Amino acid sequence: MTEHLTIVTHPLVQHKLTLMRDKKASTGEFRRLLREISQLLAYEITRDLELTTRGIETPMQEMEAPVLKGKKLALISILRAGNGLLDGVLELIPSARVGFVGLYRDEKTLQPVQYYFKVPEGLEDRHLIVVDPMLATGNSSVAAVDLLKQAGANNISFMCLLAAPEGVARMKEAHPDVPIVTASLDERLNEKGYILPGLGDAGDRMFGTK
Ligand SMILES: O=P(O)(O)OC[C@H]1O[C@H](OP(=O)(O)OP(=O)(O)O)[C@H](O)[C@@H]1O
Ligand SMILES: O=c1cc[nH]c(=O)[nH]1
Ligand SMILES: [Mg+2]
Repeated sequence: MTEHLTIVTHPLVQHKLTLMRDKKASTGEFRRLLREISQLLAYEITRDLELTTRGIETPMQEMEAPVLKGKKLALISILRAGNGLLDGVLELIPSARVGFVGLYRDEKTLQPVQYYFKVPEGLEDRHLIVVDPMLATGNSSVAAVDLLKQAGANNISFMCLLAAPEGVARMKEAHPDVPIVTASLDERLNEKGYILPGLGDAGDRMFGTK
């Protein structure tokens, strides 16, 4: 993937995203749609995975058929909302290792507060796909990528549902080597750091906590 930002404009993604943005969507609908979109975003973020071939026999003849090269993948969820993307991607890549970075945004300072960090061993040899539905100021995702790089990672992609221009710029400045895949580049942040038009607080909508 050479582009720093890829917006997945596929009609199914855009339709489902609109249903999610609607404040009338129930917690259950929101969660189901996020899971469905996560698989469509995964299709895009994994398009450069390396292939090799394996000899198999179809009912008709032998062939050398493509299979994933098996370069080690790890999915990293930024808690809590990242888990809404994680499950769907894991269904597509069931053998992936999984790590968690626990961060919440201080409502006043908009700075991330870390409360958890648990990742698979050997990060230096893995391709990491970091998932979090919201890239707002970018403070959380930049902090998560900082922590992962400090732990040895050097091959990281970032998947989100919505990105604000401010967050994309911040990530590009801090981590120009980390490509971003998103369903939408929204307009801007409001004075409280929420994405506009956005969809509100992803974690609260997904888990019904507000
Ligand atoms: O780009 P930023 O300005 O840092 O904002 C984005 C972060 O905010 C949300 O998490 P939140 O702090 O609400 O935690 P939660 O997932 O537990 O709800 C979201 O899931 C991101 O992690
Ligand atoms: O709009 C926003 C910004 C940060 N986190 C969210 O969940 N939503
Ligand atoms: Mg939240």
